Amino acid sequence: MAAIAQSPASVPTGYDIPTYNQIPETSFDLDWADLATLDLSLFDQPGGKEQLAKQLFKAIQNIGFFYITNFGLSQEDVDRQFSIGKEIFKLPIDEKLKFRAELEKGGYNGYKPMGLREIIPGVYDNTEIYNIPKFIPALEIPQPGIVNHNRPIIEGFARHIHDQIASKLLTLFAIILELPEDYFLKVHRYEEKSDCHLRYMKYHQRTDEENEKAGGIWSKGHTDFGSLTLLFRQPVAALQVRTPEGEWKWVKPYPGSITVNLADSLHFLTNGFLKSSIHRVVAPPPDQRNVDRLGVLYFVRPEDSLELRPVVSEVLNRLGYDRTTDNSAVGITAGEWVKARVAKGVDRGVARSEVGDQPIIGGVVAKYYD
Ligand SMILES: O=C(O)CCC(=O)C(=O)O
Ligand SMILES: [Fe+2]
Repeated sequence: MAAIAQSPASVPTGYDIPTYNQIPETSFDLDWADLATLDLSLFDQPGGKEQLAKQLFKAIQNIGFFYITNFGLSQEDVDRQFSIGKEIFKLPIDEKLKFRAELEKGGYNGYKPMGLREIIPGVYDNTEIYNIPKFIPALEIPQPGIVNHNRPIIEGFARHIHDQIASKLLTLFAIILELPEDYFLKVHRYEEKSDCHLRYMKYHQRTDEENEKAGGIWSKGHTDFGSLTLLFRQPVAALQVRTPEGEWKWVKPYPGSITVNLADSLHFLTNGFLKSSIHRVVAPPPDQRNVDRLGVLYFVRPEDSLELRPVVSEVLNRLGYDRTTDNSAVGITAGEWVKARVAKGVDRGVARSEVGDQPIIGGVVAKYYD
């Protein structure tokens, strides 16, 4: 009987997810960043966590970016998310605007139309964003039909990222700092309110004239706000990371990988030992300029109520990261930090075109670079 009740006629149509085809990688030999790759399948093997923690410790001395592989999602799982993102952005603008994020109030879940951020005076961004918060009652928001219809797939994907990927990485950071293994997990619980979110992004292709006018910049140099950012692999080269020497290096989109970067909260919690690296998005190489660049990202952030006070760790003491700097976030919570950064409108919100130090909250600044 159940089969009859679920006859095809009762299944809403129009929200099928088409197969997603990734374009070829660039044939240009760009100045790629040299980043480590962590094989997450080692995590559950005997001694694997410790081995990964050692590798990660070495990798992050220089730059807060690395790759992970074997993270428990198939290419099909990932491509399905790219396809959902593509379908969301295909909706008519009036439909998308019904779900517009309250950026001006420091909110960002929902839709961000393109053209709100001024990149240089007179040139606005080419990026549409759709952010989905954690699937917990306190954070339910109205969503377009395509999202509601595919909710089990989207929620399953987001929860896998939290439970099977972010949790492992947060455990490795605790091991590195010689803290109890669940130290960071206790302040990144899925069921608690936090600003973690899944993001679909579409950078609209630009003409050569437009690129020239914006100095090739699609998204200015910035740091991310939370703990970790996960960038699912897509083929269009455009992301660059700033080295400690101040050079911009391209981040290569390796098949089967996720690019991970550390963000502000971990930086604050460790007095800058875990580095929230500056990165930006620029015009792709010439053989990838004629496509829109779709992104699927996951932002991991601490629970809203966590004060961003540095942890007490022998490792930080030994390495000289035991002194809280002037620009620390003592007294500021993770939730306040994100809201302040979004509302100041200097990054993903309604941004202005300043570079350099931008005061955010409680005397703490965020740095912006061209
Ligand atoms: O699109 C990318 O590769 C990076 C995006 C990014 O930096 C961000 O959304 O914070
Ligand atoms: Fe970013």
